[in-house]
Amino acid sequence: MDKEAVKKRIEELRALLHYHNYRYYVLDQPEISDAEYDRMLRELISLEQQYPEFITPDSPSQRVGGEVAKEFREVAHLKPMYSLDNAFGPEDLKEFDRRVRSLLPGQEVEYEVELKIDGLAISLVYENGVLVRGATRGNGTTGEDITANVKTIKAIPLKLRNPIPLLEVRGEAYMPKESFARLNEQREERGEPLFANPRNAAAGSLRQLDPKVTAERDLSAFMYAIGEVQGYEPKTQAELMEWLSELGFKVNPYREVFNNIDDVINYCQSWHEKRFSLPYVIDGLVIKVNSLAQQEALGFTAKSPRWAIAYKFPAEIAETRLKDIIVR
Ligand SMILES: NC(=O)c1c(N)nc(OC2CCCC2)nc1O[C@@H]1CCC[C@@H]1O
Repeated sequence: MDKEAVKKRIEELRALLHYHNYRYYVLDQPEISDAEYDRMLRELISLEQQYPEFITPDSPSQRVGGEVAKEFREVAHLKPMYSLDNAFGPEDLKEFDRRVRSLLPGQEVEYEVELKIDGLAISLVYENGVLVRGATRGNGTTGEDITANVKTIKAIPLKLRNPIPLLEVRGEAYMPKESFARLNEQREERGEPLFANPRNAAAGSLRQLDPKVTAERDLSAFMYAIGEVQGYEPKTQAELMEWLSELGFKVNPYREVFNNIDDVINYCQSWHEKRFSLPYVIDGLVIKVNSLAQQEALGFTAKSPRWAIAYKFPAEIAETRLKDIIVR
């Protein structure tokens, strides 16, 4: 092939690999076999090795970086990443609703409710649709630069399906329950210390100085908020989630909009048992005022938004304690 033809083939392979990565890791609906995907990736890597001048940072071949970092650089978030106040039961949710409505007198209020993924909060920055930076939440103002590690997470697009000038998107990196069980089995066989839970395993896997180790840990990520953005003005949280999904991000499918807190409470309580059948761990649900204009009006306290709250499940009564109580 002449140089032009190679350039064309490389671009064709990149588009195909981005698309099939999206189908498999974001939509969970693969269209081709792993073998076919790997064949295309091997062809791309060999063409890029022959013509390194054609390599771009968003090429699928660039997911697993080469060098091992010495330490993590500290980076400043373009906008602060807040934590959430907690609600431990229906009464707390009713109190939250009263407070929100008292601050929005005479206004209709809708709540958008999402599952609360129990992982590690991350921030991703895309410039002209290309992933340029990944960071941990850290203290909310600055985090650790883990760009090389987030690039190994296949659910995280290296390139958006339609580019916009600037986007800082936030989400939760997590380790599926299956991957967690397999990882601990491996560590047990090697006599290594086990991870206590998938959240610790995800955090430990992302804060690795060697991206090759992160790449083996089968991490995924659900995105759920934006920080800085240029080129898009969503009206509601529900619309924002749809838009993130169209851009190519993995967005959790279990989300509902309600116009009263009693329906929110019923929905939260319906997940007490259902959550155990999910392939990932959730530690509650997140309730957000749906209108972004109302979120703006409500603002933030020093550490968390007035327009969102986390509903936490009641602590699980361990089987033994329950039996013990009954026996007594
Ligand atoms: N863990 C989650 O699934 C989750 C979510 N679904 N939605 C949000 O919304 C943010 C937006 C503004 C404040 C909270 N945050 C989440 O987790 C964060 C990470 C750090 C504090 C919260 O747990």
